[in-house]
Order: sequence, then C-alpha cells, then structure tokens
Amino acid sequence: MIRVGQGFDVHQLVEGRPCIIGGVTIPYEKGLLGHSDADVLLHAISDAILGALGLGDIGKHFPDTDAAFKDADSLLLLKRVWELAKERGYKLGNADSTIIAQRPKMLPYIPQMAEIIADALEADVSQINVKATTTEQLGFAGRGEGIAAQSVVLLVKA
Ligand SMILES: Nc1ccn([C@@H]2O[C@H](COP(=O)(O)O)[C@@H](O)[C@H]2O)c(=O)n1
Ligand SMILES: C[C@@]1(CO)OP(=O)(O)OP(=O)(O)OC[C@H]1O
Repeated sequence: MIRVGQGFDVHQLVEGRPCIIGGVTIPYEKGLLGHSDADVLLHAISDAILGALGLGDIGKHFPDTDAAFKDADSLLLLKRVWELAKERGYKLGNADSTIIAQRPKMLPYIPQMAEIIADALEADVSQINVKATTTEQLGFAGRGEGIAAQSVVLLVKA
C-alpha cells in the first residue's frame, strides 16, 4: 500500500526571532513568528505525513492554543507525527519539499536540513529532497514579509 500527502505552511518574518528552517538555525536579521519555533519546512513535512495518513493537520494534533507547544521544537513535533506513521506500519518512500523565500539563501543549509529530516523520519538522506526558490520579489515572500514551504511525502507499507 502506498499513500501520498502534501503540506503547505507560511510564517511571518519578524525581528527578534531565530530563523529556524528544516531544524537548522540560519544566520539572518529576522526570524519566523509562531506559537512554536515556527519551523515552516518541518511543519509542511508534518502536514504532508498527516495528510498521507488521513489524520488532519498539525494544528489539530498540536493546537496553538495549548501552552505545551509554546516555543515548541518542531523537530520533536515531526518525530511525534512520524510515530503515528510507524504505528500504522508505514515507512518513508520519499519526501520532496520546496522553501519559498526571497532571502536568506537556503542552498548552503540544505544538506544539513536533509540530514536532520532523514534522521527524524528514520530514512536515508537519499529519500529526502529539499529545494528553495525566490518568488522573483513578487508577493509576501518576495517582499520578505514571510517564508512558505510546501512538501509532498510518499509513505509505503510492505
Ligand atoms: N531563498 C532561496 C531562494 C533560492 N535559492 C537558490 O537559488 C536558485 C535560484 O532561485 P530562483 O528563485 O531565482 O529560481 C534556486 O534554485 C535555489 O537553488 C536559495 O538557495 N535560497
Ligand atoms: C505548530 C503550532 C503549535 O505550536 O503552532 P505554530 O508555530 O503557530 O505553527 P502553525 O503552522 O501555525 O500550526 C500549527 C500549530 O498548532
């Protein structure tokens, strides 16, 4: 059995917050605002896995009204989502994601992101692909007001 899921997330860029994307803290003058650490890429991947499982989204599992998730490490949330997949007998086929950001430059950090994501999903790094694109200065991402991420995940049950 195979199941596919997709995820999409957006967080606002503000001063005074760390810029954590794909589990990597990227040196930048602004960071992402959220109830948790606002790791937009890990949220998109979490939502893609939950979508493939037919289990809703991360807001349902980890409500932003719950103080337990204030400043939560999104890597821990992703690992909890992955437990739900494992409990149902799934392994990762592959995960492909795109970060949509005018700045900062993601390319230097992508290998580290892929290692972190592969570790969380108990997969080989070859099963994880992370890309980045600007929006050619168009829209909220292009104006540097926020960063988006989208992800597609394939789950496989033997
Ligand atoms: N925040 C970003 C955006 C893009 N990249 C890399 O640059 C390439 C060109 O981007 P375009 O939007 O002009 O197509 C893109 O393919 C990425 O490799 C990046 O590192 N960080
Ligand atoms: C992750 C959660 C939970 O702390 O909060 P945020 O960091 O605000 O992220 P969002 O992508 O809006 O969705 C899910 C939330 O419930």
